[in-house]
Amino acid sequence: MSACEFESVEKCLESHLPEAELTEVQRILFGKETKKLDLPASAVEAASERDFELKGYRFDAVQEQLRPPRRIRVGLIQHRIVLPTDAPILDQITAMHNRIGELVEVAAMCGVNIICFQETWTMPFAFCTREKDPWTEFAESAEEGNTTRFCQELAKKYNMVVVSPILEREELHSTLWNTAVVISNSGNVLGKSRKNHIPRIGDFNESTYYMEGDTGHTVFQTQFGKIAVNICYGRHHPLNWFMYSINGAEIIFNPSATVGALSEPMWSIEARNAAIANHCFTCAINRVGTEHFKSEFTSAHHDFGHFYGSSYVAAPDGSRTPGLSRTRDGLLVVEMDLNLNRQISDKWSFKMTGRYAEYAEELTKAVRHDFKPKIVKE
Ligand SMILES: NC(=O)NCCC(=O)O
Repeated sequence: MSACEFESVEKCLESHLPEAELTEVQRILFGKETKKLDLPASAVEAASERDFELKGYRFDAVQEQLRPPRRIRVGLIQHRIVLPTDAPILDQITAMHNRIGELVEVAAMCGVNIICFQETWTMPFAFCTREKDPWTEFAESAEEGNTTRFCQELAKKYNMVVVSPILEREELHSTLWNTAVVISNSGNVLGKSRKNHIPRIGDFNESTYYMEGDTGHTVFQTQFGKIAVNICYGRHHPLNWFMYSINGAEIIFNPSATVGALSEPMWSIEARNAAIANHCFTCAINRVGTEHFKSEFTSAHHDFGHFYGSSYVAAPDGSRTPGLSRTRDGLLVVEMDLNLNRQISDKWSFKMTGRYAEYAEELTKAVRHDFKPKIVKE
């Protein structure tokens, strides 16, 4: 990774703006201020020793008369690969498990209830190469694989729901998928959500490796709230977020792998807009660093460019946390009162005022080959 990568917009604003102007700029850019969360000193110390960024924020809701608050904590983890991409596969996976183990332990110290890792977190993002060998060897069973077993142990030990996005191998049908495994805090596999939109852009040659998901827009009822997983490229599709919301998602995670030159101006907008439009919380997670590959890709590169991290959480009222850095491993701990979803829904009523039957009728016509756009001409 380049030593001079820009660290973050937030840091830059803090360093260069006078205090009064900074407050105003932050209000306009990020919405209602998210309060800093007091995290235990032991956690702060452990994060510093283990060389990762630790940040904590809180979204409050109004105290209601009839419902108690529903405060929970989510943890988002972003990280670089630990070993070079040509190290033995098992060593790479084991090193990544160890690294995540260190971060999850700190998340537990911070009282995190639901944790989500980045897209295909056990491996380099090797889909740029178009080589099958050795990358498909990273694929594992969602139910029985070593990574799921590892996450089950974490879930039980820390009483935490774990969302673990991996490259899935389904032996029965000889199929690979890009899948988020959802593990309950009991340690049981609650289910899985497969990436349902595959990118066809730049070096994101993912259709070479796995199929478009077949799990629809599943929502998982956990002890801490109803969650869903919209993997990476799915965040560009407003209807994808919407369908998870229609099925009742209160928090939608978006584990991603994306690079600066391609998507960075869109990053801070898409998940945030989804939180606003769907009266829910959204959690955008991106990996960090530059990953080098031995063989040149068809685009004549040996790396993808810089994965810019910047993981953040957005709330239904349009506010958002600052992001983690663009360059470092990090854990973002966010406390949220899920009552905010209904409070904002009652205030703005986007979901109530949507004309779904009308859209459905028009869409049904629009997807037909004999569709004629409804345009009035003079
Ligand atoms: N992993 C992935 O789907 N990346 C595609 C690029 C993007 O959506 O920014």
